[in-house]
Amino acid sequence: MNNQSNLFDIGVIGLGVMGKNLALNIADNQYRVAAFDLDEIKVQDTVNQEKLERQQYLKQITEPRILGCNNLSEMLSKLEKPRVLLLSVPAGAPVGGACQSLIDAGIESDDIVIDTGNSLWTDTVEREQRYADDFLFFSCAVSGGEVGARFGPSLMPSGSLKAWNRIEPIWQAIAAKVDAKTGLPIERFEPGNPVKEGEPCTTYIGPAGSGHYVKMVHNGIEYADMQLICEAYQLLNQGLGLTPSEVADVFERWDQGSLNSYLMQISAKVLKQADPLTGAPLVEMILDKAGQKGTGLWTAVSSLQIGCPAPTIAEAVYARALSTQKTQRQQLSQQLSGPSKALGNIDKQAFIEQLESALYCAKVSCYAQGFQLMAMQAKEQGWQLDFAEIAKIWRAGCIIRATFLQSITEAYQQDSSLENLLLAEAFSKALSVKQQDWRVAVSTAVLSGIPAPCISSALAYYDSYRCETLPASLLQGQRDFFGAHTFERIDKPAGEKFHLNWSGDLSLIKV
Ligand SMILES: NC(=O)C1=CN([C@@H]2O[C@H](COP(=O)(O)OP(=O)(O)OC[C@H]3O[C@@H](n4cnc5c(N)ncnc54)[C@H](OP(=O)(O)O)[C@@H]3O)[C@@H](O)[C@H]2O)C=CC1
Ligand SMILES: O=C(CO)[C@H](O)[C@H](O)COP(=O)(O)O
Repeated sequence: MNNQSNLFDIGVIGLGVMGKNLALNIADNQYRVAAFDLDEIKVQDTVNQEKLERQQYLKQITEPRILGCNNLSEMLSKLEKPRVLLLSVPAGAPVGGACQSLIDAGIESDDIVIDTGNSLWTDTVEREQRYADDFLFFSCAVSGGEVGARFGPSLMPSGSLKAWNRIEPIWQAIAAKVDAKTGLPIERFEPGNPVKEGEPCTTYIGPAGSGHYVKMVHNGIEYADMQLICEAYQLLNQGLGLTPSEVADVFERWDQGSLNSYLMQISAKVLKQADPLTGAPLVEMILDKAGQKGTGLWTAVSSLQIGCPAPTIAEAVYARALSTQKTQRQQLSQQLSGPSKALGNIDKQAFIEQLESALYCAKVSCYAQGFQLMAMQAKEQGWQLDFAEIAKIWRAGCIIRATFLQSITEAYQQDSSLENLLLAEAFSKALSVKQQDWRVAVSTAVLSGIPAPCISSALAYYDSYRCETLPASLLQGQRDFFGAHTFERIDKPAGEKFHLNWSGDLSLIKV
């Protein structure tokens, strides 16, 4: 890398929101980039942007750092061998399409192709095998959106260690950075002047598919975290009658404390924004139908398949789905009865503080769900995931970045085999102090008719884990009654199965 020849260090394929910005980030870190997109306007746009930034910020550099290519054969001819190619195309069929085009263009078996999109992790496992004779298929999930890609994303690489050893220096250079002492992001959004100091937010995650799985769960947590903030907004707005701008003020205050996060900050910015067309708060003009591209759904599906409770993540996916049924909601809002939604004569300041505690507790609960899910899948797949390292690389660059992740890092550094974050003393103590406020927030939402599916499902998760005895004993009785499905007894060794002769003499049979 950083070669002395006229050849380029890395090829970037797909120059949309992420690819263009990753290419500019790589160029800022002194690697020379060959760039290609099916859309030649995007190639030209990337080349022009590099030129503009170079002329504005890096006057001493005269040679273009990004070369626009007309096709993949041209790109391959311009790259140092063995070649490194970064794919930033939409997940699904386009990844396979780009890989096949690279084979057709003459890619060689020791070249490396890195899928940086939000691919389904099982597709990644399958692709590594499928292309084994054609090239080294590697994957690196990326989080951080447009700005992260440009100035430092969180990177979750997985697959062949040979490929990782080759690309690691580039990845460390382009990743977001964290101050090792404080755990806080070191941010600078200046073209030509990337952050070089601090700990890079990238670590080798494990075998093929593991990085995409970890990114998928990151997105599941992202869905839940976003929905929690939205529920707090509805409670403050419809419940307490605060304007969007007043809610933004509350969020800005919360951002100074344990709820500090990028999502809290951008939510305050969205709520403060006026609509350029009408002057009304923009949030009141945006249609309340949420989109989704699939990663939250995959997380919920995976949790169901593996039997790991992640109800708050699943509720966040359902909340988006329900939001899209606007016509039904309009009809039922006239038809179904319930309270008025206004919280009436309550101590507003006290409620805001209770809600802050509730949000903190619900957030711990949904991170506990996400980390437990990764742990269960890792066990199933034989991956050795390092959860302290995973929490570390989420402290900056990614969408769920928050100071809170420093506490998660410390919890896993103290006990790397922690089965559930709720067991970590720092969190269990904080939850014990705040849980009563959480209950007030949930019951207030329920009694006022304001839906808070994630805040309340997170509490049910917490309370379920607090229950030494659950009514699953009755459930086992029901199953045995109608289907002779058998049950274990509390006074007999695990694994011994019994059936009661419900339709006959009610005798107990050891099966
Ligand atoms: N946007 C975001 O915030 C984030 C996105 N991601 C993931 O990163 C990936 C890229 O996302 P994003 O940049 O937003 O997507 P975009 O749609 O903005 O860009 C993808 C680009 O790839 C091009 N493309 C598609 N197929 C090929 C091909 N065979 N050869 C060359 N170019 C091709 C598309 O061209 P055309 O439009 O002409 O088809 C398009 O310009 C996705 O998997 C996404 O889920 C990950 C993290 C954050
Ligand atoms: O991966 C991301 C951030 O981490 C993307 O922003 C993701 O595409 C957002 O997902 P959705 O469109 O489903 O909200």
